[in-house]
Amino acid sequence: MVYKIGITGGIGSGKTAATDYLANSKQITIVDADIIARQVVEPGSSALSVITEHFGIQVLLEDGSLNRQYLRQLIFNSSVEKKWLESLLHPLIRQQIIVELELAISAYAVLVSPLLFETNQHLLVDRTLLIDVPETIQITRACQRDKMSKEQAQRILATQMPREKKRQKANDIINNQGSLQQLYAQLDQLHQQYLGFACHD
Ligand SMILES: Nc1ncnc2c1ncn2[C@@H]1O[C@H](COP(=O)(O)OP(=O)(O)OP(=O)(O)O)[C@@H](O)[C@H]1O
Repeated sequence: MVYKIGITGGIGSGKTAATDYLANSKQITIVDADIIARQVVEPGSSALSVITEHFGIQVLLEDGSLNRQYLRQLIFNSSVEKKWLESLLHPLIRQQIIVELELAISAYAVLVSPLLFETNQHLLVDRTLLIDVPETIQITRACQRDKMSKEQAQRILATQMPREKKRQKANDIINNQGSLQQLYAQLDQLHQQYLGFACHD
């Protein structure tokens, strides 16, 4: 079985920048929990049928796909509905993550997930890496990237595990306050370490 690294970090921390680099420069297989989370509710999926039955047809857009914004609002206003949705989706996402990690053929594989610790997905990997930046930088970068307001970014940040708790849980930490070149240099070092772990596993 391939050696597995779990990469996490809050909104705008640099997870995508890091995994794009590992995929493109080091040919590492990336399994993206966000992509899988979207795939499990695609039109025609059993999960989307169950969600539509539960919340009503208004949870769909005209083209039959999930109206994420509406659903986000529904669960934002009800912890019961949030729990219901999570208990439906998390096992499906987890199962697909396991399948994709098993199919990986690179030197080691990476699972990237904003909720790696929150959803216990860290138990699916051998080692964890936190991409860490102060919250002020997270908010600035997320706003620049998505043109979202500072308040929106702060609201998302408030739903995520506090930075300090993630720092305690992670095996490795990259400080991504500096330039992209500095991020890549830290990844180069860790990549060498991970190759070592992978071949001794
Ligand atoms: N070291 C850096 N210097 C400058 N810009 C950076 C750096 N790291 C990331 N960025 C930029 O910050 C923004 C957020 O980074 P990225 O999309 O990689 O974060 P993310 O952790 O994947 O975020 P999310 O969970 O919100 O999707 C992007 O526009 C990215 O290009």
